[in-house]
Amino acid sequence: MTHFSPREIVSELDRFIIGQNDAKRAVAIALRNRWRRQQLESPMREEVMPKNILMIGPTGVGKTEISRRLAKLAGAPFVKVEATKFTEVGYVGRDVEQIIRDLVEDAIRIVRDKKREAVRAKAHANAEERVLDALVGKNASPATRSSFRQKLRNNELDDKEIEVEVADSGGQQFDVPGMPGQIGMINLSDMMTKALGQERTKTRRITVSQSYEYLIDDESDKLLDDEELVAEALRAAQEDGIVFVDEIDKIAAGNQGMQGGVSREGVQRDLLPLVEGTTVATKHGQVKTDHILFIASGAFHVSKPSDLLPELQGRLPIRVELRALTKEDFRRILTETEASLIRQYVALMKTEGVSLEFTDDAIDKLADVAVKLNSEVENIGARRLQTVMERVLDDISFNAPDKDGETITIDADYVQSSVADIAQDTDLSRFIL
Ligand SMILES: Nc1ncnc2c1ncn2[C@@H]1O[C@H](COP(=O)(O)OP(=O)(O)OP(=O)(O)O)[C@@H](O)[C@H]1O
Repeated sequence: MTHFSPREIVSELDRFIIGQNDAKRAVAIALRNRWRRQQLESPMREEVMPKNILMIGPTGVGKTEISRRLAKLAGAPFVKVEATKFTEVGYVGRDVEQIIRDLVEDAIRIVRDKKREAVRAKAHANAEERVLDALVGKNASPATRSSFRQKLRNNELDDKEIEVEVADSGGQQFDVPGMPGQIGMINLSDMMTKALGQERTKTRRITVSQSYEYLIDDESDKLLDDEELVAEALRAAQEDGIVFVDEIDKIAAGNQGMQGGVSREGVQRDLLPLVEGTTVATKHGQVKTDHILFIASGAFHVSKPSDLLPELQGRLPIRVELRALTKEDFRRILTETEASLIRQYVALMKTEGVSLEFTDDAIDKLADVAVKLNSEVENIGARRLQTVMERVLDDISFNAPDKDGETITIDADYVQSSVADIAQDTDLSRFIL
């Protein structure tokens, strides 16, 4: 849990997301409130419920991105679901509980990574022993072993192939029909393994340098206490979890009742207990959903937030509007964000020895084309930048390996010739951009 103040949280989010200050403020307060709650003593602590958020805004303007970055910043378990998924044929009411199960899986991933980090040094040492076993055999003399160890540490054996045995984490999960949830979640291969009383492993033939990745993970897992890991993950899901429910507007009334599957209002009714606070059984244990932060989101072009069930409206008390992005926003998204597409492409080309440069007017043109396509073809928000950039960089990406040592400058003319002409033709753009 982060100790950042709301102002610090907003400024962290500013590194990745342009504008949308109201939404950033709202999530910053929500996160800080969690920290505040955790400073409280019982019983007050149990009384304070999260103030869930409803984000209203067109597609591709940063709703998911803000939530995902917030979760990352807080090291919080995160899942995103589309509310409409539960209206599909074949879904039944209790399927919404899968959201919480997925949240627990994400929590396990986060806690495992953190714990692996803590035992990394020891795991690295154990991994080295296993690489040596694979190289010289378990019975080699101490002198041989030590000379190989030296070579290994000098990276002289990096490309040598060895055979290593690692735990096989693959395994199919089956939800037994009619028994969704805890009892139904059966990992068949786990059962077989347990029945046979043996650890499932597989042998892989890989280079020494690649083997470290597997062996360190494998050795770390042996050093981890599974029970402790699961307990911590359940706590994290329960106390720090963030659930992002997209397309909530599509299950609001105002959109007609049944459509092939479960009625929209039915889905709202199924979601309600999760948001109000219930206990969900997962294969790892029970999770109380009372303190999970829910962020619901939708464009609300057709329906309005007041078309949602009153109980659900009441559970989403914080409303924030995200605005459509302008050309200036697109410019800033391309140039100012930390992992901007421009930075990503420059970094990717650098791996091929190519220096990629964009002139100012090229960026202007890119933003221009994106705005034009959004207004003429379909408004997909900042996602448009991805399709446009991909097209502009297509040739360069393909030929980069032959251009080692060169500098390539992309200017407005280049953008014009690679996309703007297609953009003139709306029908063509629908397919290509
Ligand atoms: N304001 C912004 N600043 C920087 N990048 C943005 C912004 N808005 C969107 N993006 C980028 O556009 C992509 C899509 O954004 P995002 O997933 O947040 O859309 P959304 O608003 O949640 O839409 P939807 O409801 O359709 O999922 C992401 O890659 C994101 O990085």
